[in-house]
Amino acid sequence: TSSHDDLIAQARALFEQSQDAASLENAKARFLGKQGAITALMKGLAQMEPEQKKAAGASINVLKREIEGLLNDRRAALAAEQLNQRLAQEQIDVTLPGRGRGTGGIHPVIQTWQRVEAIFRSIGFDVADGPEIENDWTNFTALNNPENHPARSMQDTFYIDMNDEQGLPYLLRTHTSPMQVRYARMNQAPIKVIAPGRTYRVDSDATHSPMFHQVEGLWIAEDISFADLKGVYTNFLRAFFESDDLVVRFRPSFFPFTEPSAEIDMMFSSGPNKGRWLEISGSGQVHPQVVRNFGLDPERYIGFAFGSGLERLTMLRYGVNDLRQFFEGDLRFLKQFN
Ligand SMILES: Cc1ccc(OCc2nc(C(=O)N[C@H]3CCS(=O)(=O)C3)cs2)cc1
Repeated sequence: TSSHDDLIAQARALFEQSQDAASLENAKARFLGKQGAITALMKGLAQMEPEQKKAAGASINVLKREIEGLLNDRRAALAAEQLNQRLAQEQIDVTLPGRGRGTGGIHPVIQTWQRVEAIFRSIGFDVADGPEIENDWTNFTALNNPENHPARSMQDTFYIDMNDEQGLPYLLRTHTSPMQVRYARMNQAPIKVIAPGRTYRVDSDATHSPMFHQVEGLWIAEDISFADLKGVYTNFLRAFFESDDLVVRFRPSFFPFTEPSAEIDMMFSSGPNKGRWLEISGSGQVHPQVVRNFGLDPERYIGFAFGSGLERLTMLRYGVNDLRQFFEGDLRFLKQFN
């Protein structure tokens, strides 16, 4: 009937306007609630004749089901709309680049250590290791340092408050030589070894750190000459600095563990240090007393040794001018090397 059609149209309009479940419930009550339109029509049945009542009741039920159908359609539509909104909000764009954690890197001084090892291994040198806490004999006496040598003083050496079996205090090794002493005493000649590692000295300023790294080399056999030292070391520097036009000079010097001794300077013919002699290492023929301390006969065995600072090599290679930057852990500095 037309009034039924009006009610359907009103219900459709009101359900369409309901933007959420709460307002749809209010609209539902207007038609299907206790005070709603359908209930009112049902009450009207009481005044009717039995035949009229039967027909009217049936069409009211059809009307009720149609309105319930409209209500369920709107509920489904609102639910779908809500789901679509949630999907849009929670959508993950899998094509976005991942939020990486970043990668770690190797410290520049350790990179130098690795490069130096690779270069010397490639010409047949072994690599020694050994304790950082050493005894007085291995760190000083075995290397021909006289008992009263200034390097032994507390001004230069970190001593540990513990003594060895001779009652001598332990110390933090002041160079990597003790590793070579241990290696030479445990292996047969020829001795062809480098000893890279941490070393400790009581010193701290823009060019000195209490802990720093050294690499020392030692080649002892029956006929190793000073010329061999020049050849090996010059080629090492050319490989390390990846430059064939650097020149090297050996300047007479003195160390208790080598005789004759020489400082090694090098000069680049290009770059920021162009034309300047840079002191890079110390070296010399191993002192006969030191060879004897290995348990070898110095009349039969002879060879050379050298020592370099790994921070120094790194600073020259990368143009770093303050040693302390290697120890501060500032990622802005460190990530330049990876
Ligand atoms: C058994 C043994 C015998 C001899 C040895 O001679 C190693 C040597 N080192 C130097 C030297 O001048 N080293 C310094 C250079 C810069 S640094 O890093 O401060 C240490 C000269 S000869 C080593 C081991």
